[in-house]
Amino acid sequence: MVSVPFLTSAPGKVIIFGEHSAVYHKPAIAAALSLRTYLLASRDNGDTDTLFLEFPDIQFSYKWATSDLPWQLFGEHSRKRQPAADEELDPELVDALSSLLSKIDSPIQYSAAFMFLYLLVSLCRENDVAGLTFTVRSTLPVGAGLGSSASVSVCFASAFCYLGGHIQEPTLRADDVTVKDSEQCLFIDAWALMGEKCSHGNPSGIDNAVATHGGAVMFQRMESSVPSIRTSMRNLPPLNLLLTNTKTPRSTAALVANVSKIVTEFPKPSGLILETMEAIAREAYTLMLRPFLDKQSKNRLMELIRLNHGLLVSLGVSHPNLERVKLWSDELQIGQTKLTGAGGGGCAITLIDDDAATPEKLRQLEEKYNEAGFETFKTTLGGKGVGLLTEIATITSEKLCRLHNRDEIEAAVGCSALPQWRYW
Ligand SMILES: Nc1ncnc2c1ncn2[C@@H]1O[C@H](COP(=O)(O)OP(=O)(O)OP(=O)(O)O)[C@@H](O)[C@H]1O
Ligand SMILES: C[C@@](O)(CCO)CC(=O)[O-]
Ligand SMILES: [Mg+2]
Repeated sequence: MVSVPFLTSAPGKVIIFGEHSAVYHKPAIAAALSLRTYLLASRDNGDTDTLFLEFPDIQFSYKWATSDLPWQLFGEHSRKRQPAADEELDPELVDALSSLLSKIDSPIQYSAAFMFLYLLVSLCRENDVAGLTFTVRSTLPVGAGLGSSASVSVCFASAFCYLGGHIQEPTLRADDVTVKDSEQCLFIDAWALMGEKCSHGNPSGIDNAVATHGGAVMFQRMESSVPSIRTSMRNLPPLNLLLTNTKTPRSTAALVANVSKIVTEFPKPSGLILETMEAIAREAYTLMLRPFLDKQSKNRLMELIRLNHGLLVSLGVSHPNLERVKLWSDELQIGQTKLTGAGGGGCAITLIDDDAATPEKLRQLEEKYNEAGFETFKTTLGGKGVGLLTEIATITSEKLCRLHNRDEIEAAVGCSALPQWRYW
């Protein structure tokens, strides 16, 4: 029996090239961020017949009687296996969960609770989780293109794999170097993909892969049940990336569905757009394999950013606020900007041209963004993947819920603040 409390954590990601085309089996490049989600599993309520959820970032608290969950649907065997990449959500389980979710009106809360229940019932037995409280806090903006859904899914999948006895405690510390994926990571990643399927119908798997394994990758989804190709990019050249959140709300599910409509209705032009995106990602990959970029390569990478954004605009996934981010960085000539993640709002990245972007220009740009209500982020790329923190008797759900901002969350439970975190 696993002892509680414990925390799991997984990073968000930034897609540098290839969002949307990744869904259509084209390669994409992404890196883990230092912004992360944390999930606390604790026994903070005396009631052993109830399951409690505390998701304050989305203003959601909920509880279910443990015995109301459809535990009877799965035998021991189905609970132990690793789902294939193309496995659909189990229709019986989806149906059984719908009545437990029927009182939740907000789509944001609904999709988080659906993902939670789907993974919980798939991976745990009633006795593993009766009476537990699950609290989520994130330093990532919710629904802004930085992989918040996947980082939540990986936190759930890892916690439930651990509670259900499918994986052991990890041993790696932050500074340990790994050369090979652990079986445990592959198991978590496969289940986190099922969680992403609860959040949107057709995920490529890139977001959960980065949230599980960390680092930077070239990722390509394969046809049918063949596992995706994930090539890690260990020596990413230092890139001066500015992340800007327009704070315009959007949903990945809706954007992916809109692109799918275009791909179905205009197969020829959209096919050519996706092929061009592939060519861009492949050339960027070759350039980014070098640990340092000379001026010419850096300029080329910036041009590829510009081209990739234009193609995403043509697929209809930009937004006037993302265009404002781009327009203002173009006017000041400080680098090249593209949307990142599903688009439709959320975040953009600007690859800064270090020669052109004087401190004064950067200050002017930040001022414009602030006036528009946009938020800029400083974050590092290529951090650790999914982790576990045990022996945390002083961290309670109530304390975690009371933390006000990113800095407080990082200081209280953060992977960068606490060397005791271990990684799968
Ligand atoms: N801190 C959080 N607490 C609870 N649920 C969250 C949290 N962060 C994200 N979610 C869930 O993930 C959903 C957002 O997922 P969505 O895929 O739309 O955006 P994203 O993952 O941030 O962006 P992208 O998929 O483009 O990278 C929310 O609606 C919510 O259900
Ligand atoms: C838009 C998309 O390509 C990236 C979302 O972060 C969707 C996916 O790959 O699952
Ligand atoms: Mg998402």
